[in-house]
Amino acid sequence: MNMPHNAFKAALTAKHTQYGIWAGFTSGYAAEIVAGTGYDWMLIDGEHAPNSVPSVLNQLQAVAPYATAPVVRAVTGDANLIKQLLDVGAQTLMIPMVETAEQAQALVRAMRYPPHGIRGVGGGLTRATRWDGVANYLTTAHQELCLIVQVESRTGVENVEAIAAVEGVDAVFIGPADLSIGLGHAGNPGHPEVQARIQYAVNATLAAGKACGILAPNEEDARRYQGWGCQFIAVAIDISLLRQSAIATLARYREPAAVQAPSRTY
Ligand SMILES: O=C(O)C(=O)C[C@H](O)[C@@H](O)CO
Repeated sequence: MNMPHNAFKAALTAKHTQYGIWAGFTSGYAAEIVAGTGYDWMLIDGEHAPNSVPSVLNQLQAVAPYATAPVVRAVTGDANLIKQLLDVGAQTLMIPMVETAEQAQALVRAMRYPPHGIRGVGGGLTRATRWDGVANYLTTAHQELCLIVQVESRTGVENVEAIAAVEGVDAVFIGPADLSIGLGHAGNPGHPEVQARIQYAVNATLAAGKACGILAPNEEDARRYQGWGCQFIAVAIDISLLRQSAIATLARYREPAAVQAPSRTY
C-alpha cells in the first residue's frame, strides 16, 4: 500500500490560494458535512474545541474519502501528543503559540523518527502506517508530514524570521485573535499595530521561502491577506456559520429587539 498523499502539503506550492474552514463541532458527522462542501482544507481544532485523540481520529476517518485536506491543531506542542496525533493518521499538524526557533526545532524533532528526531515507533498498531500496510513508512513518513507553526504573540512575531527558517517547518500560520489581545487590542485585529505586525510576519515567512496562512472569517480581511501573499486562508468557522445563520433566520420572523446581536472575535 502506498503512503496516503498529503494534498495540503502538495498544494502549499500551488499558485492559487487554498481556502479553508475551521471545524469546531468535534464530531465525524459534522466534519463530513464540512468536507463535502468543497473547501481545500479544514482545521480540526484540538486547541479550542473539546477534541480528544479519539475524536480527532473519528473526524479523520469521516473526511478521508473527500478532497478537503484535514489539518489538525494540537492543544500544545507536547511530543507525546504529537506522536498520538500522527499515529492516528494526521499528516498535517498546526501547533499554537510558537515563539522561538528552538520551539520550532523541537516540534520538527517530535514529528521525525531517529536519528532525525524522537518520534516513537507505533508500527502495526497505528492507522498512520495503515496497520503496517504502508511500505517503508519509517523511512518515508516525513515526506508526507507537514508542520505548521502558529505565530500569534509579540515575541513570536519578533522571532518569525528564525522560526520560519527552521528546516522542517513547512508553514507559518498567524493567529490574529491571540496576537491582537497580546498587543493590547483585544477583539480588534484590524488595529493598525496588529495589522503592521501581521504584514511583517507574512513578509518574513515568505522571504524564508515558507508558506504563510491566516484565519480571516471576514471577507475584506481575507482578501487583504491574500493580497499580502498568504497562500492558505481559513475564511469560515463552521460553528459561527451555524450560529449566524440561526440568528439571521430567526430575525426574519421576530421583532429585531428580541433577536441576539452576534458578537465577534474578528
Ligand atoms: O489567534 C487566533 O486567531 C487563532 O489562533 C485562531 C483562534 O484560536 C480561533 O479558534 C478563533 O475562533
